[in-house]
Amino acid sequence: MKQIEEYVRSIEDFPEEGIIFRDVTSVLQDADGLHLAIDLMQEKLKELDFDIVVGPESRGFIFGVPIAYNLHKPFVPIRKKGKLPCETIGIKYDLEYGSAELEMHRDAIKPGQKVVIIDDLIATGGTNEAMVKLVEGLGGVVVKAVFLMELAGLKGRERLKGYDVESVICYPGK
Ligand SMILES: O=P(O)(O)OC[C@H]1O[C@H](OP(=O)(O)OP(=O)(O)O)[C@H](O)[C@@H]1O
Ligand SMILES: Nc1ncnc2[nH]cnc12
Repeated sequence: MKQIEEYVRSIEDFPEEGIIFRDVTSVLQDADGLHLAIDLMQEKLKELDFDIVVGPESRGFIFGVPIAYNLHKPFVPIRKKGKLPCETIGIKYDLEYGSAELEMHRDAIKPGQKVVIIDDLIATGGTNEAMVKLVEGLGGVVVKAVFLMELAGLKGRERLKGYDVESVICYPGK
């Protein structure tokens, strides 16, 4: 059986020079890789008491939904600006390359609900920090964030001090 790290393909200088792109499609397109990724992420939630899984468009959906389904929890999508049809709250944030704006439906989380954030990767931590602000803006409590991959050299964790953050694969660089 292969290790999860072996399923990730790394592409240099994509989408910009100097970026090493950790490609999740190579994990997804292998049935064993897909199983292993979801099982290992889900393991990080063992015995955790929580109400909702939240994940960002688009790669966060890929892992968030099966984990929510397996654990019989609801899934709340955080989408890029302009995609959600009902009343939203939004936030602008910076990425490893570029900037973006995320939105969430206002009625998606009730005050006091315990939220787990799921995404494929934490780089600068900008996306995750933005998600935490959206969840907390609705009165939710972020009890954990789980990532398949972490680019530790970009110090995303430092933006999430005081939160429980875990990753399955940790790359020491960026
Ligand atoms: O820690 P950060 O520096 O914020 O970067 C991590 C985020 O960047 C990627 O998403 P991206 O915004 O590229 O969108 P995508 O999932 O639609 O490709 C990735 O899936 C994370 O959500
Ligand atoms: N280096 C990287 N590889 C894959 N996805 C990313 N999202 C932000 N930085 C990334």
